[in-house]
Amino acid sequence: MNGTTDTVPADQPWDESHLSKYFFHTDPIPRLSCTDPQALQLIAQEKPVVLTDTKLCDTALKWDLDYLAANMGTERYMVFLSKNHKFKYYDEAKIKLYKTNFVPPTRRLDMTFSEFVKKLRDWKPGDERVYLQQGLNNTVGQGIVVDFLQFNWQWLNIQQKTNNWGPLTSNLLLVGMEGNVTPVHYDEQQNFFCQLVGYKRCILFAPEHYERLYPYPVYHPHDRQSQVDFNEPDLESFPGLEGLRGVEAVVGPGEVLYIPMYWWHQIESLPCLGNTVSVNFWYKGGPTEKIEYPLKPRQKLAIMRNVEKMLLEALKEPAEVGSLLRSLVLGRYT
Ligand SMILES: CC1(C)c2ccccc2-c2ccc(C[C@@H](CC(=O)O)C(=O)C(=O)O)cc21
Ligand SMILES: [Zn+2]
Repeated sequence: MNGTTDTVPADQPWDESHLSKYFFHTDPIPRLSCTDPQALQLIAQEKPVVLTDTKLCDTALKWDLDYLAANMGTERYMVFLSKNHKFKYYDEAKIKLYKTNFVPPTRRLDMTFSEFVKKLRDWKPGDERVYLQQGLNNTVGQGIVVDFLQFNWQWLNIQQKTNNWGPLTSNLLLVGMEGNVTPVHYDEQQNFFCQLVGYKRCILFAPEHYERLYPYPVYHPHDRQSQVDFNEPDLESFPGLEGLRGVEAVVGPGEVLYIPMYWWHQIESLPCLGNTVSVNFWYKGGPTEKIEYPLKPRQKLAIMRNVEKMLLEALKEPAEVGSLLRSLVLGRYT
């Protein structure tokens, strides 16, 4: 935005009124052509960038609800339901491990795409919100497969090779309601996030903000999620929030956001602009290149995760991990 004279470009159907006001400052994520050497440099440096012209998923720009309902086949797909606008991820496998009475914030229901569309279209205030999240695999219909095979795989493979990434692990198809929010978390994979239908606000924070975002313990079902509620920041419990500073962009149809591995991100389907459809491309990180000092923040994050896992393995009891770590540092590592 260049000062007050900034006019909203004609093809931009959203404005500031669609963006919740948060307590932290953000700067814009650069929006560049995928032919711009600076864009490729940002990806190589593991920094976020919005690529405006990759044509990566142009065959999927037509994936609106009717097209998907007609082509997704008759399988049942994973749908999450939430009593509020937040869809906080949790790992079911860790629930039994974590002895406290963990209350899942969302519930999962498998349903056909047509049932999902009906739920979306019949939705009224007070109903649970829905978010379909389904890996693009051999359960989807022929039409979807044909579109998928025509993605710009040549461009993707070049990125994967030049940046020494590991294999593509999955493509998630995401169909969400306007206003849905995926709260701030990080993933351990490189991510090309493609927006197909509707608009999503993507707020990102670098891995070095680890101390400001207070992730849950590794063994908690909400591993990799922040304990902080951006709608009600608790500065007493989380004083590090003071200096939190992020970057953000709103991505629209045809745009691809590179979300580097370990970067925190919160993703919001803009309110009042209709349902959203996205596809992400998750890649394993590359083999750890020669260790150079000082270590990168993401390497320290990986070390901290390993220490937590090792301690849990040794102590068996999650409740003892915190007290052992306190004994280790209090008064000794100041
Ligand atoms: C919230 C939801 C549906 C979910 C529920 C339960 C388990 C997993 C997930 C999951 C995983 C990825 C996304 C896509 C995206 C966020 C977004 O676009 O909303 C994102 O974070 C990424 O691409 O890394 C969304 C979800
Ligand atoms: Zn994510």
